[in-house]
Amino acid sequence: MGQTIAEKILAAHAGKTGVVPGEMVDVELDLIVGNDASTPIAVKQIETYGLLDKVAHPSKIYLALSHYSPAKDINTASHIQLTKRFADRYPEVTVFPEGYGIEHVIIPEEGLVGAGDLVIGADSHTCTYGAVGAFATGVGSTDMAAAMVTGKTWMKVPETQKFVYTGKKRPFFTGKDLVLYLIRQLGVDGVTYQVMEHAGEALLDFTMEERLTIANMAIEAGGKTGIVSYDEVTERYLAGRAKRAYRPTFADADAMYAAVYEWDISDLEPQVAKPNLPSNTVDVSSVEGLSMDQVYIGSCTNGRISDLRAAAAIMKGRKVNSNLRTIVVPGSKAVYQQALREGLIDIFLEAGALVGPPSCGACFGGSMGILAPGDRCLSTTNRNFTGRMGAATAEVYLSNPSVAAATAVTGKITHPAEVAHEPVL
Ligand SMILES: CC(C)[C@H](C(=O)O)[C@@H](O)C(=O)O
Ligand code: SF4
Repeated sequence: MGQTIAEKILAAHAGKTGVVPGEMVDVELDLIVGNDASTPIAVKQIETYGLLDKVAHPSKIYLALSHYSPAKDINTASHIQLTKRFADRYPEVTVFPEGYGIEHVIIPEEGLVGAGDLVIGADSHTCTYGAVGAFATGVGSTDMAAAMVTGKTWMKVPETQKFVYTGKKRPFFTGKDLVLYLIRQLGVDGVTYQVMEHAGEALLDFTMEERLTIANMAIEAGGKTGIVSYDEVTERYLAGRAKRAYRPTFADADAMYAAVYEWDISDLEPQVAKPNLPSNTVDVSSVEGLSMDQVYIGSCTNGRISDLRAAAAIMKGRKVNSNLRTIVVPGSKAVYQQALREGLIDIFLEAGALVGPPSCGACFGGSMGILAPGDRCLSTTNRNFTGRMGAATAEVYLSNPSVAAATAVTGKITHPAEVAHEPVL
């Protein structure tokens, strides 16, 4: 029987020729990822079992100090301290220090993950690496602890749903809009414990950075992971960047899927998710004119250089509306430096935006950009759950960076075409 991409990757890491959905497998891991929010819990678990000196493959472990960075209080500072103290025991563990950025931006950017890899991370957006053809999934801190000690994990082989895209995207329709549209159709539980396999010729128009955004939000539909089929865009991205050998993995023509959908994207406009779920998504035109108190541009969803370019193209030569605050946070130090070289940071500062250090920033209220009761924020992040960015009565809307920048300029949700100097995407 034919195999999906996910099944082939799991089989290869279980030392088998094939696996079937529902089967339990023990798998060897290529990378184990953690951050300053999740690693302390894993470390405490390892300590409880007296295994602090028994970490199996420290060179496979990558820890980012991104969520609480810089720390906002004693509790978050202690999380960072504990993560660092653990890493100090193992020089082979890679630590991305405070200010270096978010793991899901850094790891692909530095070529640390490639096609065919199997990755777990104690962070739900570990699925981001599916964009380069890896099977990558978020786990709890306890699973991370066990994997750190054994180098392995176990998993029930998930079913796969396939999404085939056709048509040509319109200006300002990005990977973010595609995935928001998908979640709008499927609901937040539409692919629970299943893999999203993305394919189709329309995807050739989506850059790797857009694909990282698409894969990043698989979890927002309940997905175990989201994998983009390997093609020339993947090849161009990985060639010359990958730090380890990678294994392009393709679905068989007779692979079995739980469902196959075909979506024509030609007529779709930018999407906005209204509070308090990513599935509460509508066309931008139906929420235009709604006033905001904050615009946030950043995160592992849309904090990459192309996102900052898209925002800067709209904010260039303009001022942000004085009724709101606009916060821009590059997803990594490399993104920050590139944005500086291209003059983007100057554009944001001249416009009156606040530029923060590479980190998760305001995304989940871990260090800054906290919302007051009743505040409304348009954010380029991936979740708009109740209370995520601050007060439980605050409202978070999700969009792509062009919509966010247009909104920053006018103070109200705005279609970027209305204020654009020229289309950028
Ligand atoms: C705190 C962390 C473990 C969490 C996650 O698992 O995703 C965070 O990154 C988020 O986006 O909510
Ligand atoms: S940027 Fe947001 S979604 Fe991404 S890892 Fe950080 S907190 Fe989670």
